[in-house]
Amino acid sequence: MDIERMSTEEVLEGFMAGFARRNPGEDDFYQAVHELATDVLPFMKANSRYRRMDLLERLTEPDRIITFRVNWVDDDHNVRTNRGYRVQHCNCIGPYKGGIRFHKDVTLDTLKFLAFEQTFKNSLTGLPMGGAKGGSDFNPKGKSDLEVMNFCQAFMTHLYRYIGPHTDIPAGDIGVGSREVSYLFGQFKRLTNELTPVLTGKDLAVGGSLIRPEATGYGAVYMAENMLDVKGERLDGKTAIVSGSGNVAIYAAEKLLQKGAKVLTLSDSSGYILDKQGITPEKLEWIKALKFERRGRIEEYADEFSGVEYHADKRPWEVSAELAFPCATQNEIDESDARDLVSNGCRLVAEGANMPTREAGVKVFHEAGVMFGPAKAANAGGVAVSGLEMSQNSMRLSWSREEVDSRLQTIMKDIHARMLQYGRDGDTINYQRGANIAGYVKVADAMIALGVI
Ligand SMILES: NC(=O)C1=CN([C@@H]2O[C@H](COP(=O)(O)OP(=O)(O)OC[C@H]3O[C@@H](n4cnc5c(N)ncnc54)[C@H](O)[C@@H]3O)[C@@H](O)[C@H]2O)C=CC1
Ligand SMILES: O=C(O)CCC(=O)C(=O)O
Repeated sequence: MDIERMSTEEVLEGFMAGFARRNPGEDDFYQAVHELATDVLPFMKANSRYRRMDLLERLTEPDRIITFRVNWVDDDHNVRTNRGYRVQHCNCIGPYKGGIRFHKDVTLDTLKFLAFEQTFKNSLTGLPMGGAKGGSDFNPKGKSDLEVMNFCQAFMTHLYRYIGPHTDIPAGDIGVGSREVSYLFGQFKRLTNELTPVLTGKDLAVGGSLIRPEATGYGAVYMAENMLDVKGERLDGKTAIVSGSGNVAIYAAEKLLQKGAKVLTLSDSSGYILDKQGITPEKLEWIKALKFERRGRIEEYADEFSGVEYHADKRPWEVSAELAFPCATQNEIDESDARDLVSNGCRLVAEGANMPTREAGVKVFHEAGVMFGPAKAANAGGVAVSGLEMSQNSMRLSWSREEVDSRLQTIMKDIHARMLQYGRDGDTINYQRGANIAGYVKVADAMIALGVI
């Protein structure tokens, strides 16, 4: 890649063509790499230090990919077969770290994009964590507690060989909360005879951290607060739409309510609810029981509370609001959703999910002057508190809620400052460029220091 002599567009095109040849059909991984390379290549062109040692090529090739067959027995005594994965992307700034996703649509493409994103997100936190992601096409929907436990035990029976407190520390993601993390942890203990803190997001009873369940959602709201602060604005009194109704969405909604914003929507893969009066803290407690205990559908909220609309097979982006928090899954905002949001008065988007906005949608936000907080920064609060859980486990101490929350707020503020360092251009701020370059620089510096390995 003759980056000095060629135009940035030519370099990007050539680089992505080579990438596509090596990773055929991996559209999500392509999207994540294209988004980062678009911002990082001009920076590399201007800074000779970061043009060396094939850095970008190396960073788009995971260190290691582990795949394995997972067999388990369901409640009707049928033997079931799933595929398990761990993508260990980069451990230059710390041991591999990143969640595990159980969802029927999980493929290697999904996990390669997530592991790639995780490396730069973890770099942004300022904590010593490399990037990884794992998971399975196991569908937890409708499974009994015993089936989930059987599956987690079978999955860990393969994975335990490749992880360790100084090697790779998995956590939760879609379909994997503290119940699943704790079952995985239990099986690790059984296999190794060690209560080594090899996972984060554990149940409090077995070494989890206070605020870890809340951290991703709370962190996204803290990031939005930092972004609004630059404009002299506050969350108080603003209207917000939130997608998803899992761990991230529920705690984003909770923090928004605590900050005086009005939350109008939540969703799941079947549709969204619109509560024009606003979701109250009491209603949110009902949703927590629905989602975390009864594991029901968000549609039931419209049956339970009066004046609520349920829109089947739709996403909430058609609703008018000043703030949007996509907290469900990748590519849930396309170009036309972004246009709807802009024309309905949305002024800030903070991504709680990983890569929820397609590149064309991000372009719409930037052109319309919408403050856009990209996932690798806005949702970094979760992994940051995972890092704090690791610190507490190592010290054999447990910090109070206040202590962990205050460290989380400081980390989100620092990430915001890192984005400004590389993303400010006069009066305009491109947070995505800021996050991509700041995340890249720290990893690239470590790679240069470590030599060609
Ligand atoms: N749990 C964590 O700490 C972190 C999670 N994330 C990301 O946040 C997002 C949500 O994760 P969690 O809340 O942890 O998972 P979860 O399993 O608790 O909730 C996922 C939510 O997304 C919805 N969903 C899943 N697939 C969907 C689809 N195809 N269309 C519409 N909705 C869909 C589900 O119905 C559910 O409401 C994911 O993108 C995840 O990678 C990012 C950082 C950390
Ligand atoms: O807490 C962690 O280690 C990982 C969280 C995660 O999977 C993510 O940030 O996407």
